[in-house]
This record gives sequence, structure tokens and C-alpha cells, in this order.
Amino acid sequence: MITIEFSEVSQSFHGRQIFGPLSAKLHSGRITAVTGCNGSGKSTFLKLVGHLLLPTKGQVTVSDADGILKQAELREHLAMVTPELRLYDRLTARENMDFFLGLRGISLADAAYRQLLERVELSFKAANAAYTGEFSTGMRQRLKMAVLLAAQADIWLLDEPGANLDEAGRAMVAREVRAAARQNVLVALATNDPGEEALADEIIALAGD
Ligand SMILES: Nc1ncnc2c1ncn2[C@@H]1O[C@H](COP(=O)(O)OP(=O)(O)OP(=O)(O)O)[C@@H](O)[C@H]1O
Repeated sequence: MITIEFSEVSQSFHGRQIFGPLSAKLHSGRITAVTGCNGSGKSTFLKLVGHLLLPTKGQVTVSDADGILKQAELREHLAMVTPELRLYDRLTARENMDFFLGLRGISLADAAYRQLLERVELSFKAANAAYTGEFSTGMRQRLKMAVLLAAQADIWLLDEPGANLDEAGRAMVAREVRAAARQNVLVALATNDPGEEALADEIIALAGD
């Protein structure tokens, strides 16, 4: 059971406050949507959860049953889908998956690879016909979702996961997010999409300027 707690967190860049003070709790098995206009700090919020950024003021703690997780421990729990994550253009879909999953000590059998492609509705033929640099943005987004699903993480940080996906792709994301929450994954979802917002058990609305 994971709990993420924001205690009186304010975030500024170059002296300009983006949001805060903000206090909130996120829990395993719950989907929390972080909403707000462009520039309100949704991606920044996810980075604070992942300890990829330290808050200007206040504290962000991530705890399990044994207490507060240190940064290295937290990384083992996290998986992230974000526009800031780049796949390697000159690797195939399979090679990209092997690289990112290899960093987590996960090796993927052929059957599992095929199953993941099916889950994200990426055709095996299309996925193997070209380097990922030649994929459409939606195909790359589906591949990032496949890496997330294979990562066996219990905290998902999703930054606009439906971006660049067609209706079937957005439905796939919604299905996987709901299934993950049922399996007790903590999902934090930064979004402006009403369909994704509707998945949420809790909403943290960032005010913006
Ligand atoms: N490392 C940084 N240095 C300076 N300013 C930053 C940094 N990261 C974010 N910002 C600023 O903080 C604000 C919030 O950015 P963020 O990307 O979190 O917003 P967002 O709500 O995710 O936006 P969008 O909906 O456009 O994706 C923006 O004004 C951005 O320019």
C-alpha cells in the first residue's frame, strides 16, 4: 500500500510561483487526475511525485507499509509515460522495449512481447516493419504504454497518456488505467482531456495564473 503526500507544497521557477501551497494525498488503487490549463503545473506535479524535482517549499513524501521511501527505493515502484520520454529512433520496437525494460532488470520473452503489442493494439507486422523513428506519434505513444505495462510498477505517472491517440487508443488507455487501479496501482494522471478526467476517483485542480 503506497501513499503519496504533498504537505504545503509550493513550486516556483525563477521566482515565479506556479502553484501552492498545495496539500494532497494519493493512494494505491486510486486514480488521481491533475487538471488545469496549459502551464498550470500538471507535469511539474508528476515530477514532484517522482522526486525528479524538489519542491521550492513544503514536502512530498512517498510511503509504503514500512515508512517513507528513499529516492532509489521510489524509482523501483515508478513507471512513467510522458512526452518527455523519448524512444530511440534507430532501434526497433522490440529493441526499445528490451532497452527500457532491461534498465529495470526485466527481460521479455517473445510471447510476452507479442501479448503486450496486442494489449496496446499495435500490429506486430507494423511494429516490426520499421525503426521507431519512422513510427507515427500514436504508434510511439502505444509503444510507451507497452513499456509501462511490462514494467510491473505500482505507481503510474501518466502525462497526457491519450495525447496523439485515436478513439480506440484512448479507450485502450482508459481500459488499462482502470485495470491497473483494480490491481492496486496508484495512478496519477495529468490531463486536460474530459474523458481521462472522468476516469479519476479524485481530482486535483491546479489554478494556473
Ligand atoms: N525546469 C523549469 N524551469 C523553468 N520553468 C519551468 C520549468 N519546468 C516548468 N516550468 C514552467 O512551469 C510552468 C508549468 O509547467 P508544466 O509543464 O508543469 O505545466 P502543464 O500544466 O503540464 O502544461 P501543459 O498543459 O502545457 O503540458 C510553465 O510556465 C513552465 O514554463
